[in-house]
Amino acid sequence: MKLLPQIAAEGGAFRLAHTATECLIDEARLSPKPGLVDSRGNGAHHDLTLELMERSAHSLTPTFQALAQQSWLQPANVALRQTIGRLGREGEQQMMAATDGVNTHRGAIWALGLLVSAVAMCGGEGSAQAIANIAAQLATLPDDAAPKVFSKGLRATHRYRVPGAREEAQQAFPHIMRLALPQLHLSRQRGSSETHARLDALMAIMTSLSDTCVLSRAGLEGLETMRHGARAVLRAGGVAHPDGQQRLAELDRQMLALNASPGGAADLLAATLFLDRITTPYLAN
Ligand SMILES: CC(C)(COP(=O)(O)OP(=O)(O)OC[C@H]1O[C@@H](n2cnc3c(N)ncnc32)[C@H](O)[C@@H]1O)[C@@H](O)C(=O)NCCC(=O)NCCS
Ligand SMILES: Nc1ncnc2c1ncn2[C@@H]1O[C@H](COP(=O)(O)OP(=O)(O)OP(=O)(O)O)[C@@H](O)[C@H]1O
Repeated sequence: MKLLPQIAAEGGAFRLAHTATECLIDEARLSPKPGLVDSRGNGAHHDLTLELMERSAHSLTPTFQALAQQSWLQPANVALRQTIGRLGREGEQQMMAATDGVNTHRGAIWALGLLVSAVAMCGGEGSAQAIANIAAQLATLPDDAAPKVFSKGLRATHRYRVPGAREEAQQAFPHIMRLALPQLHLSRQRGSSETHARLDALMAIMTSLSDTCVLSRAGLEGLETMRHGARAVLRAGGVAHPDGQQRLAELDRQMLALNASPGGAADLLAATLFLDRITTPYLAN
C-alpha cells in the first residue's frame, strides 16, 4: 500500500523532468530570436551553438527529476529550499561538464528548477498562478549553503539598480504571469501559428524585462533597444504580420550590432512554455 504514493511521485517526477527538458529544446530551436542562439545560428554568442544548447538541455533531465522527486508533496520550508539549492548547483555542474565549461543554461536551471519543484509540491497539478506563487515562496527562503559569488547578474542589478533573476522569481514571475502567458494565449486565439505565438510571448517579456545578460553586454542602450524593438513588433500586430516580421528582423540586426543577447528573456520563455504545457493540453506546432 505504501508504494502507491512513491510510484505516483516517480511517474510525476519523470513527466515533469522530460517536459522541462522539452521546453528548453523548444526555446533553443525557436527562430528567429533576436541575438539568441536559434535554429539559424549562434546569434550574438561566440561560445554557444544549438547543438551545445540541446546537449545541455538533455544533461539537465536528471536534475529536474531529482528536484521533482525531492519536492513531491513537500511543504515550503528552509530544509526543502536547501535541498533544492544543492540540487540546482549540482545541475549547474552537470551542465558545465556537458558543455566543457560553457554557461548554456544557468538562468534556466534557476527558473525552471523552482517551477518544477513547485509543481511537484502540489502533487503534479495546480494553476499556473498557484505554481508561480509557491516557486516565489521557495525563492524567498534562505539558503545558507549558497556560496557568496558576485556574479555578472548581481553586478548588473547593483550597477543599474534593477531587479534580476532572483527578484523575478521572488515576485512570482510577473513577466511570465502578466505578459508572456497572456500573450501566448492571445496570439493563439487570433490564429497565429504556434511558432509565431511563442515568438510573440518572447517579445512580450522583452518589452519590460531588466535582462542582466543584455545589461552586462550592452548596458542601458542595449536594454532600451531590446524593449523598444519588442514593443514595435507587438504594435505591428505580432510576428504573424509581415510588418511585425520586419520589425523583428530589424531588432535582430540591432541586437547583433550591440553584441546583445536576451538570455534572461529566453529562460523565461522556456519557463512560460513549461507552465503552459503542464496546465493545458499540449498544442502541436
Ligand atoms: C539566481 C541565479 C540565476 C544567479 O543569478 P545572478 O543574477 O546572480 O547571476 P548570473 O549572471 O549567474 O545568472 C543570471 C541568469 O539569469 C537570467 N536572467 C537575467 N536577467 C533576468 C531577469 N531579469 N529575470 C529572470 N532571469 C534573468 C539569465 O540567464 C542570466 O544569465 C542562480 O544561478 C543561483 O543563484 N542558483 C543557486 C542554486 C539554487 O538555489 N537553485 C534553486 C533552484 S534550482
Ligand atoms: N537560446 C539562447 N541563447 C542564448 N542564451 C540563452 C538561450 N536560452 C537561454 N539562455 C540563457 O542565457 C544565459 C547565457 O547568457 P550569456 O552568455 O550572456 O551569459 P554569461 O555566460 O554569463 O556571459 P558571457 O557569455 O558574456 O560571458 C544562460 O544562463 C541561459 O540560461
